Amino acid sequence: MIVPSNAARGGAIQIDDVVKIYDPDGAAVMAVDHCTLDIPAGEICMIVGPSGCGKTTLLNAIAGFHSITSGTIRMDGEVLCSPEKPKADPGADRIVVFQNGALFPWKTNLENVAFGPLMQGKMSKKEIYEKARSMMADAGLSGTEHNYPGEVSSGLRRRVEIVRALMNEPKVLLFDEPYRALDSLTRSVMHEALLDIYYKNKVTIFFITHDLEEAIFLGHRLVIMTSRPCRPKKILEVDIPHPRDYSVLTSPRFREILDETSEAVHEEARKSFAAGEKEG
Ligand SMILES: Nc1ncnc2c1ncn2[C@@H]1O[C@H](COP(=O)(O)OP(=O)(O)OP(=O)(O)O)[C@@H](O)[C@H]1O
Repeated sequence: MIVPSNAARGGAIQIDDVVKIYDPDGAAVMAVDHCTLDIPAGEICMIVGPSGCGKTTLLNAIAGFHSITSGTIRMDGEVLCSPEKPKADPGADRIVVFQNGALFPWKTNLENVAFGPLMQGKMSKKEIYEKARSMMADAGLSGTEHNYPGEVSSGLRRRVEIVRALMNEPKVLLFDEPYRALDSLTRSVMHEALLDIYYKNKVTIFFITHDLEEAIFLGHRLVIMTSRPCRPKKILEVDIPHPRDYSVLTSPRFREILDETSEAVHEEARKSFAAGEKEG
Protein backbone atom coordinates (compact mmCIF):
# COMPACT_ATOMS: atom_id res chain seq x y z
CA MET A 1 0.00 0.00 0.00
CA ILE A 2 1.22 3.51 -0.77
CA VAL A 3 1.03 5.04 2.69
CA PRO A 4 1.10 8.82 2.80
CA SER A 5 3.57 10.26 5.24
CA ASN A 6 1.53 12.04 7.87
CA ALA A 7 0.23 9.42 10.26
CA ALA A 8 1.46 11.63 13.14
CA ARG A 9 -1.01 14.35 12.30
CA GLY A 10 -3.96 12.00 12.56
CA GLY A 11 -7.12 11.93 10.51
CA ALA A 12 -7.58 8.17 10.09
CA ILE A 13 -11.26 7.39 9.58
CA GLN A 14 -12.68 3.98 10.45
CA ILE A 15 -16.16 3.26 9.15
CA ASP A 16 -17.40 0.06 10.76
CA ASP A 17 -20.56 -1.72 9.63
CA VAL A 18 -22.48 1.52 9.14
CA VAL A 19 -26.13 1.44 8.12
CA LYS A 20 -28.26 4.48 7.37
CA ILE A 21 -31.99 4.22 6.86
CA TYR A 22 -33.89 7.44 6.23
CA ASP A 23 -37.39 7.60 7.63
CA PRO A 24 -37.33 4.14 9.26
CA ASP A 25 -40.99 4.36 10.31
CA GLY A 26 -42.25 5.51 6.93
CA ALA A 27 -40.75 5.12 3.48
CA ALA A 28 -37.59 3.49 4.97
CA VAL A 29 -34.99 4.44 2.38
CA MET A 30 -31.84 2.46 3.03
CA ALA A 31 -28.94 4.61 1.84
CA VAL A 32 -25.93 2.86 3.39
CA ASP A 33 -25.77 -0.89 3.88
CA HIS A 34 -23.28 -2.36 6.37
CA CYS A 35 -20.46 -0.26 5.04
CA THR A 36 -16.96 -0.90 6.39
CA LEU A 37 -13.98 1.13 5.25
CA ASP A 38 -10.67 2.11 6.87
CA ILE A 39 -9.04 5.27 5.60
CA PRO A 40 -5.48 5.82 6.83
CA ALA A 41 -4.37 9.28 7.92
CA GLY A 42 -3.25 11.38 5.00
CA GLU A 43 -4.83 9.24 2.30
CA ILE A 44 -6.69 10.68 -0.65
CA CYS A 45 -9.61 8.27 -0.68
CA MET A 46 -11.86 8.54 -3.71
CA ILE A 47 -15.42 7.33 -3.33
CA VAL A 48 -16.89 6.46 -6.72
CA GLY A 49 -20.49 5.46 -7.20
CA PRO A 50 -23.65 6.11 -9.14
CA SER A 51 -26.08 8.90 -8.49
CA GLY A 52 -28.18 8.40 -5.39
CA CYS A 53 -26.19 5.43 -4.10
CA GLY A 54 -25.58 6.94 -0.66
CA LYS A 55 -22.17 8.60 -0.94
CA THR A 56 -23.27 11.97 0.40
CA THR A 57 -25.06 10.24 3.25
CA LEU A 58 -21.76 8.72 4.32
CA LEU A 59 -19.95 12.06 4.00
CA ASN A 60 -22.64 13.79 6.05
CA ALA A 61 -22.32 11.16 8.76
CA ILE A 62 -18.55 11.75 8.99
CA ALA A 63 -19.05 15.53 9.00
CA GLY A 64 -21.68 15.28 11.71
CA PHE A 65 -24.53 16.67 9.60
CA HIS A 66 -26.66 13.50 9.80
CA SER A 67 -27.10 10.58 12.15
CA ILE A 68 -26.42 6.94 11.34
CA THR A 69 -28.81 4.07 12.08
CA SER A 70 -26.21 1.55 13.26
CA GLY A 71 -22.50 0.86 13.16
CA THR A 72 -19.66 3.09 14.26
CA ILE A 73 -17.50 5.79 12.73
CA ARG A 74 -14.24 6.61 14.50
CA MET A 75 -11.50 9.10 13.88
CA ASP A 76 -8.07 8.07 15.14
CA GLY A 77 -9.78 5.48 17.31
CA GLU A 78 -12.20 7.96 18.95
CA VAL A 79 -15.88 7.31 18.35
CA LEU A 80 -17.52 10.01 16.24
CA CYS A 81 -20.89 8.30 16.07
CA SER A 82 -22.37 4.96 17.09
CA PRO A 83 -25.76 3.63 18.25
CA GLU A 84 -25.23 5.40 21.61
CA LYS A 85 -24.54 8.71 19.86
CA PRO A 86 -25.97 8.45 16.34
CA LYS A 87 -24.86 11.89 15.17
CA ALA A 88 -21.22 12.99 15.31
CA ASP A 89 -20.48 16.46 16.63
CA PRO A 90 -19.43 18.60 13.68
CA GLY A 91 -15.92 19.86 14.32
CA ALA A 92 -13.09 21.90 12.86
CA ASP A 93 -11.12 18.65 12.56
CA ARG A 94 -13.41 17.51 9.69
CA ILE A 95 -14.31 20.19 7.21
CA VAL A 96 -16.56 19.97 4.17
CA VAL A 97 -15.04 22.15 1.49
CA PHE A 98 -17.89 23.91 -0.24
CA GLN A 99 -16.40 24.68 -3.58
CA ASN A 100 -18.76 27.17 -5.00
CA GLY A 101 -20.01 30.36 -3.57
CA ALA A 102 -19.04 29.75 0.05
CA LEU A 103 -16.59 32.68 0.07
CA PHE A 104 -17.88 36.03 1.26
CA PRO A 105 -17.84 38.15 -1.89
CA TRP A 106 -17.57 41.38 0.11
CA LYS A 107 -14.39 40.27 1.90
CA THR A 108 -10.97 40.07 0.26
CA ASN A 109 -9.38 36.67 -0.26
CA LEU A 110 -7.12 37.29 2.74
CA GLU A 111 -10.07 38.28 4.93
CA ASN A 112 -11.93 35.16 3.81
CA VAL A 113 -8.98 32.94 4.71
CA ALA A 114 -8.55 34.65 8.09
CA PHE A 115 -12.26 34.70 8.91
CA GLY A 116 -12.66 31.37 10.78
CA PRO A 117 -9.71 31.79 13.16
CA LEU A 118 -10.67 35.44 13.75
CA MET A 119 -14.14 34.28 14.82
CA GLN A 120 -12.65 31.63 17.09
CA GLY A 121 -10.36 34.20 18.71
CA LYS A 122 -7.78 31.61 19.75
CA MET A 123 -4.86 33.42 18.13
CA SER A 124 -3.93 37.08 17.90
CA LYS A 125 -5.01 39.00 14.82
CA LYS A 126 -1.36 39.45 13.84
CA GLU A 127 -0.66 35.72 14.06
CA ILE A 128 -3.76 34.90 12.08
CA TYR A 129 -2.90 37.24 9.25
CA GLU A 130 0.69 36.01 9.17
CA LYS A 131 -0.49 32.43 8.96
CA ALA A 132 -3.09 33.30 6.32
CA ARG A 133 -0.51 35.05 4.14
CA SER A 134 1.95 32.21 4.50
CA MET A 135 -0.65 29.56 3.65
CA MET A 136 -1.85 31.59 0.70
CA ALA A 137 1.73 31.88 -0.55
CA ASP A 138 2.17 28.11 -0.23
CA ALA A 139 -0.95 27.62 -2.29
CA GLY A 140 0.20 29.90 -5.08
CA LEU A 141 -2.06 32.76 -4.03
CA SER A 142 0.55 35.47 -3.43
CA GLY A 143 -0.57 38.71 -4.98
CA THR A 144 -4.27 37.89 -4.68
CA GLU A 145 -4.60 38.69 -0.97
CA HIS A 146 -6.32 42.02 -1.51
CA ASN A 147 -8.47 40.95 -4.42
CA TYR A 148 -12.08 40.04 -3.86
CA PRO A 149 -13.08 36.49 -4.83
CA GLY A 150 -14.97 37.82 -7.85
CA GLU A 151 -11.78 39.42 -9.16
CA VAL A 152 -9.74 36.22 -9.53
CA SER A 153 -10.16 33.17 -11.76
CA SER A 154 -12.33 30.29 -10.65
CA GLY A 155 -9.18 28.16 -10.23
CA LEU A 156 -7.72 30.66 -7.77
CA ARG A 157 -11.06 30.99 -5.98
CA ARG A 158 -11.08 27.27 -5.39
CA ARG A 159 -7.59 27.49 -3.95
CA VAL A 160 -8.83 30.19 -1.59
CA GLU A 161 -11.70 27.88 -0.50
CA ILE A 162 -9.29 25.07 0.32
CA VAL A 163 -6.81 27.35 2.11
CA ARG A 164 -9.67 28.78 4.13
CA ALA A 165 -10.58 25.26 5.23
CA LEU A 166 -6.94 24.42 6.01
CA MET A 167 -6.53 27.49 8.24
CA ASN A 168 -8.48 25.59 10.89
CA GLU A 169 -5.92 22.76 10.72
CA PRO A 170 -8.44 20.04 9.99
CA LYS A 171 -7.43 16.41 9.96
CA VAL A 172 -9.90 15.54 7.23
CA LEU A 173 -11.24 17.44 4.24
CA LEU A 174 -14.49 16.20 2.77
CA PHE A 175 -15.33 16.99 -0.86
CA ASP A 176 -18.69 16.20 -2.46
CA GLU A 177 -18.30 16.19 -6.24
CA PRO A 178 -16.70 19.59 -6.23
CA TYR A 179 -15.86 19.64 -9.91
CA ARG A 180 -19.03 18.20 -11.37
CA ALA A 181 -20.40 20.27 -14.23
CA LEU A 182 -17.04 21.88 -15.02
CA ASP A 183 -15.47 21.42 -18.42
CA SER A 184 -12.50 19.09 -18.53
CA LEU A 185 -9.87 21.81 -18.95
CA THR A 186 -11.10 23.73 -15.91
CA ARG A 187 -11.25 20.48 -14.01
CA SER A 188 -7.66 19.70 -14.80
CA VAL A 189 -6.68 23.09 -13.33
CA MET A 190 -8.70 22.29 -10.20
CA HIS A 191 -7.06 18.89 -9.84
CA GLU A 192 -3.65 20.45 -10.09
CA ALA A 193 -4.58 23.04 -7.45
CA LEU A 194 -5.88 20.39 -5.09
CA LEU A 195 -2.83 18.17 -5.42
CA ASP A 196 -0.45 21.13 -5.06
CA ILE A 197 -2.09 22.09 -1.81
CA TYR A 198 -2.36 18.48 -0.64
CA TYR A 199 1.36 17.88 -1.13
CA LYS A 200 2.06 20.69 1.33
CA ASN A 201 -0.56 19.73 3.90
CA LYS A 202 -1.22 15.98 3.64
CA VAL A 203 -4.58 15.98 5.34
CA THR A 204 -6.87 13.01 4.84
CA ILE A 205 -9.14 13.62 1.85
CA PHE A 206 -12.53 11.93 1.47
CA PHE A 207 -13.57 12.81 -2.05
CA ILE A 208 -16.82 11.80 -3.71
CA THR A 209 -17.06 11.65 -7.47
CA HIS A 210 -18.91 10.04 -10.36
CA ASP A 211 -15.88 10.38 -12.54
CA LEU A 212 -13.55 7.42 -12.64
CA GLU A 213 -10.72 9.25 -14.42
CA GLU A 214 -10.81 11.99 -11.80
CA ALA A 215 -10.77 9.34 -9.08
CA ILE A 216 -7.77 7.50 -10.52
CA PHE A 217 -5.86 10.70 -11.21
CA LEU A 218 -6.24 12.09 -7.69
CA GLY A 219 -6.58 9.12 -5.38
CA HIS A 220 -4.28 6.85 -3.45
CA ARG A 221 -7.22 4.49 -3.34
CA LEU A 222 -10.53 4.04 -5.13
CA VAL A 223 -13.57 2.78 -3.34
CA ILE A 224 -16.17 1.79 -5.88
CA MET A 225 -19.59 1.74 -4.24
CA THR A 226 -22.56 -0.42 -5.09
CA SER A 227 -25.79 1.17 -6.26
CA ARG A 228 -28.08 2.13 -3.37
CA PRO A 229 -27.77 1.14 -0.61
CA CYS A 230 -24.05 1.75 -0.84
CA ARG A 231 -21.21 -0.32 0.48
CA PRO A 232 -17.77 -0.89 -1.03
CA LYS A 233 -17.95 -3.18 -4.06
CA LYS A 234 -14.30 -2.95 -5.05
CA ILE A 235 -11.36 -1.23 -3.37
CA LEU A 236 -8.25 -0.62 -5.38
CA GLU A 237 -4.87 0.96 -4.63
CA VAL A 238 -3.78 3.38 -7.33
CA ASP A 239 -0.13 2.38 -7.54
CA ILE A 240 0.91 5.42 -9.54
CA PRO A 241 3.39 7.42 -7.47
CA HIS A 242 2.61 10.91 -6.21
CA PRO A 243 3.38 13.69 -6.98
CA ARG A 244 1.38 13.28 -10.14
CA ASP A 245 0.87 15.53 -13.09
CA TYR A 246 -1.14 15.33 -16.23
CA SER A 247 1.23 13.01 -18.03
CA VAL A 248 -0.26 10.32 -15.76
CA LEU A 249 -3.48 10.40 -17.79
CA THR A 250 -1.77 9.00 -20.83
CA SER A 251 0.38 6.46 -18.97
CA PRO A 252 -0.20 2.74 -19.59
CA ARG A 253 -0.82 2.10 -15.87
CA PHE A 254 -3.55 4.73 -15.75
CA ARG A 255 -5.28 3.04 -18.71
CA GLU A 256 -4.90 -0.38 -17.09
CA ILE A 257 -6.52 0.80 -13.86
CA LEU A 258 -9.30 2.41 -15.86
CA ASP A 259 -9.88 -0.89 -17.65
CA GLU A 260 -9.82 -2.82 -14.36
CA THR A 261 -12.42 -0.60 -12.75
CA SER A 262 -14.72 0.76 -15.39
CA GLU A 263 -16.82 -2.41 -15.69
CA ALA A 264 -17.53 -2.39 -11.94
CA VAL A 265 -18.53 1.28 -12.04
CA HIS A 266 -20.72 0.90 -15.10
CA GLU A 267 -22.42 -2.18 -13.76
CA GLU A 268 -23.50 -0.25 -10.66
CA ALA A 269 -24.54 2.75 -12.75
CA ARG A 270 -26.75 0.48 -14.85
CA LYS A 271 -28.35 -1.01 -11.73
CA SER A 272 -28.91 2.44 -10.34
CA PHE A 273 -30.49 3.61 -13.59
CA ALA A 274 -32.72 0.53 -13.72
CA ALA A 275 -33.81 1.22 -10.13
CA GLY A 276 -34.79 4.73 -11.19
CA GLU A 277 -32.34 6.71 -9.08
CA LYS A 278 -32.19 10.37 -9.97
CA GLU A 279 -29.56 11.26 -12.54
CA GLY A 280 -26.72 13.38 -11.18
N1 LIG B 1 -33.25 13.30 4.12
C1 LIG B 1 -33.56 12.25 3.35
N2 LIG B 1 -34.73 11.59 3.50
C2 LIG B 1 -35.05 10.52 2.75
N3 LIG B 1 -34.25 10.02 1.78
C3 LIG B 1 -33.07 10.64 1.57
C4 LIG B 1 -32.67 11.80 2.33
N4 LIG B 1 -31.45 12.18 1.89
C5 LIG B 1 -31.10 11.33 0.90
N5 LIG B 1 -32.08 10.42 0.71
C6 LIG B 1 -32.06 9.30 -0.26
O1 LIG B 1 -30.97 8.45 0.08
C7 LIG B 1 -30.35 7.96 -1.10
C8 LIG B 1 -28.88 8.29 -1.08
O2 LIG B 1 -28.72 9.71 -1.22
P1 LIG B 1 -27.29 10.38 -1.26
O3 LIG B 1 -27.49 11.84 -1.47
O4 LIG B 1 -26.50 9.95 -0.10
O5 LIG B 1 -26.68 9.73 -2.58
P2 LIG B 1 -25.42 10.15 -3.47
O6 LIG B 1 -24.75 8.90 -3.83
O7 LIG B 1 -24.61 11.19 -2.78
O8 LIG B 1 -26.14 10.77 -4.72
P3 LIG B 1 -25.65 11.92 -5.75
O9 LIG B 1 -24.44 11.38 -6.41
O10 LIG B 1 -26.80 12.08 -6.67
O11 LIG B 1 -25.38 13.14 -4.93
C9 LIG B 1 -31.10 8.59 -2.26
O12 LIG B 1 -32.05 7.64 -2.71
C10 LIG B 1 -31.76 9.79 -1.67
O13 LIG B 1 -32.95 10.11 -2.35
